[in-house]
Amino acid sequence: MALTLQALTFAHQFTTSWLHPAGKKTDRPLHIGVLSSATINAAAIIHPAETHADVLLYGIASRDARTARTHAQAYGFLKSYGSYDELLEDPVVDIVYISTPNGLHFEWAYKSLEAGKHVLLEKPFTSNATEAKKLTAKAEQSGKILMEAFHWQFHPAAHRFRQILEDGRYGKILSTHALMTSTPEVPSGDIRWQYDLAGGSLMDMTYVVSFTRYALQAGTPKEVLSAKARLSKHDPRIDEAMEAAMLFRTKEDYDVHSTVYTDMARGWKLYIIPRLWELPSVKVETETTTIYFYNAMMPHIYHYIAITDKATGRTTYEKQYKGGPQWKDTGETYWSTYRYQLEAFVDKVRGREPAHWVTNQDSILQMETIDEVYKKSGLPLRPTSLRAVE
Ligand SMILES: NC(=O)C1=CN([C@@H]2O[C@H](COP(=O)(O)OP(=O)(O)OC[C@H]3O[C@@H](n4cnc5c(N)ncnc54)[C@H](OP(=O)(O)O)[C@@H]3O)[C@@H](O)[C@H]2O)C=CC1
Ligand SMILES: O=C1OC[C@@H](O)[C@H](O)[C@H]1O
Repeated sequence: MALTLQALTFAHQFTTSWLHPAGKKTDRPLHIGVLSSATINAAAIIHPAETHADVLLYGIASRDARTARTHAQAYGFLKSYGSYDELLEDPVVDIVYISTPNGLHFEWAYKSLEAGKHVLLEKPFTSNATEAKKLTAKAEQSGKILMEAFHWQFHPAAHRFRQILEDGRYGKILSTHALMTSTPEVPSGDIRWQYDLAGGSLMDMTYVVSFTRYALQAGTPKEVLSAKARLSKHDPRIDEAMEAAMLFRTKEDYDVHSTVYTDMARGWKLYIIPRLWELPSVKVETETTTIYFYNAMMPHIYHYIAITDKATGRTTYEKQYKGGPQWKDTGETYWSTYRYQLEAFVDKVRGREPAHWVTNQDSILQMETIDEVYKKSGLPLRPTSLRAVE
C-alpha cells in the first residue's frame, strides 16, 4: 500500500498548498537548496516550503542540467544547477534537503556540512551505522544542523500515541508489532532494489524500526532473536521482505518482545485483492490493552489510535491532526507530517526550541538496529562509502 499512500500524499500536499499559500515571506527567509530531482521532493519539501513564510524554494540541483531546469520551472525555484557540487558552492543556500538514493546520503550530507550548510537528510540516515557515526561527528565539528527526515515523528498523532503509552494506566508494555508493505510491488529498476544504492526493504521501510523504538523509547535491541529475509530474485543481497523478532530492554528495566515486517512485493490476498488497507502501522500490547496506531507513517491522510481493553473487548478510538502534547497551539489540521517537520527544522535553525527533534544519536541507534537485523538474517550490511572509513 505504500505507493498508493505516497500518491495520496502528493494529492493532499498539492491541494493544501494551493488552498493555503503562505502569502508574504519574511524579510530574509531561509534559502533551501534541493539535491536531486527525486519523486519525493514535491511532498517532502516543496509543498511544505510553499506554506512556510520563513522558507524560500531557492535552488534545485540534478546530475542533469535540463532536469534541474525543468523542475525549477515546474516548482518555482529561483535557480537550477547541473551538478550537486554547484548548488553547494552557492553561498546563498542556507539549508540543503537531500533526497538522493540511500547509498548517497552519507556522501552528500557530508559535503553539504563541509560547505557550511544545514542539512535535512532523507531516511534512512545513511547506509549503515559506521557511516551514521562518521556523519554525526562531521555535523558536530561543523556546528551545522543535521537531521534525518523521520517526518512521521513530527505529527501530533505520533505524540498522542506516545502520550497514551506513557500514561501508565494500561500497565507495562508486553510486546510490539510493526509492519510496512507495498502492494503493488515496488517497480523493477527502482533504487530500492539496488544494493549499491543501499536498497532493501528494511532500509526503505525503516519506519517499522522507528515506530518500535519510538513506542518503547528504546535504543538498540538487547538481542535480535531472529531475522528472516525473502531475497530478491535478481540480487541475493537485497531483502524483498524482512521479518525480524527482537528483545528490547526498557528504561524501566524489563524486556519487551518486538516483531517487525517489511515487504516490497506483498502478495495480494487470495492472489486477486491488493492489500490496500495494509498501511504502515504499529501495535503495542500492554498488560490490559492493545494500542494500535493505524497509518503511523502518513497520519495526515487518515489515521486512528485504537485502544482495546483486553478484558471487555471494548475499543475506543482517538485521532489527533493538530495540537497535542508537543505542538499545543502551533499547526493546522491540514498540515502533513512533512510540514510539521519543516516547522521544527526552521525553529531549530532559527535558534528556537523545536516541538520535536530526531537527534543524530537516535539515527545512529536506528542504523545500528538495522545493521544487527541484517547481520542476523545473514545478509551483508549495505556498502560503506570510502570516505566513512578513511
Ligand atoms: N520521507 C518520505 O516519505 C520518503 C522518503 N524517501 C527517501 O527519499 C530518497 C529518494 O527516494 P525517491 O523519491 O523514491 O527516489 P527517486 O528514485 O525518485 O529519485 C532519486 C533521485 O536521486 C538522484 N540520483 C543520484 N544518483 C542516482 C543514482 N545513481 N541512481 C538513481 N538516482 C540517482 C536522481 O536525481 P537527479 O537525476 O536529478 O540527480 C533521482 O531522481 C530515498 O532515500 C528514500 O528513502 C522516499 C520516499 C518517501
Ligand atoms: O519513505 C517512504 O515512504 C513512502 C514509501 O512509498 C516509500 O517506499 C518510502 O521510501
